[in-house]
Amino acid sequence: MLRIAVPNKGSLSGPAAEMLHEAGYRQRKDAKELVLVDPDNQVEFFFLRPRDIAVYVGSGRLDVGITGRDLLLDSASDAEEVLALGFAASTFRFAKPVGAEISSVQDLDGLRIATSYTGLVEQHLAEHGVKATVTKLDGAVETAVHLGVAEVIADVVETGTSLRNAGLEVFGEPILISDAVVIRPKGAGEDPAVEQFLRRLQGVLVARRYVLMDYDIRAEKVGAAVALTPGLESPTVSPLHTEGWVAVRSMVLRKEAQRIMDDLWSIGARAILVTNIHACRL
Ligand SMILES: Nc1ncnc2c1ncn2[C@@H]1O[C@H](COP(=O)(O)OP(=O)(O)OP(=O)(O)O)[C@@H](O)[C@H]1O
Ligand SMILES: O=P(O)(O)OC[C@H]1O[C@H](OP(=O)(O)OP(=O)(O)O)[C@H](O)[C@@H]1O
Ligand SMILES: [Mg+2]
Repeated sequence: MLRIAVPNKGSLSGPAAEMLHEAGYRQRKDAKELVLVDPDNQVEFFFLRPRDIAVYVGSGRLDVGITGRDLLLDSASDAEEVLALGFAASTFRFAKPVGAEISSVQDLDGLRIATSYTGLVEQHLAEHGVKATVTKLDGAVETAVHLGVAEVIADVVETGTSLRNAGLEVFGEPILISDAVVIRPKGAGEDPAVEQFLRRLQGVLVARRYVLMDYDIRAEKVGAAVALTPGLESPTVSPLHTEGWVAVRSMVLRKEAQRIMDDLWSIGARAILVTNIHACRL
């Protein structure tokens, strides 16, 4: 049975559960459940703290896990990213009091930095040859500057609201751009059960990104129309009962669907329909 680590709390847990559900897996009914067996799909889910997931997977005790790229790299465990999942997106950045004269990592020499991600920060400082004091805090690190524990912080930034509310602003380049990822033990060999799990998640990613577009168009315009909707490989073109017209079916990016419909309409396409893809394997 495939053993999968899933975040039990925090920003990753809700979207991870939703994605697994869309991929056809059983999900827990009670947020206090720590282990869940899904016999139909031959998998066992372990609900763990997001920060611990890379440790379990890196040790090889669990086959795969869902965590954040930042948490994976911070842990320095023997696990590696195999698939990005496109949710829980964030950046990991330095921040200073608004207006303070610190503008790059080089300016951090001799300063104190508060963070929950000491691994990421120490590695970044080492890469830039900067010597600073890194203090580990569990959370609410924005307050550390106000209370005089540190001159700057390094933290997850999503909307930037927490920083603004604390009178802080980012500086320098992002230390890391992160999103939710699937991880495996480093160097783990081929495993058909893992491949199937990844294919299911990839199916969800595609179903979220793309829609199916159908439309009718006069045959002489079909070249121009399929140039607008080339699909992933090639669109399906079928004859209509009315002579001189064809029906076209193609996958298009969801975020481009409205623009493509406008463009198709203007070259004469009619009966343009967009449908969600419920599931797929490409
Ligand atoms: N607004 C956000 N705040 C914190 N983490 C976020 C945010 N958006 C995305 N993430 C990602 O979620 C992961 C952190 O999840 P984690 O559960 O450890 O913290 P959390 O969501 O802040 O929960 P809590 O602090 O309440 O335990 C990281 O990969 C981080 O990049
Ligand atoms: O840019 P934003 O949208 O404001 O999101 C980022 C903030 O959210 C998280 O804090 P959280 O609320 O999880 O509290 P914590 O620091 O105690 O973990 C994170 O640590 C940042 O503080
Ligand atoms: Mg948090």
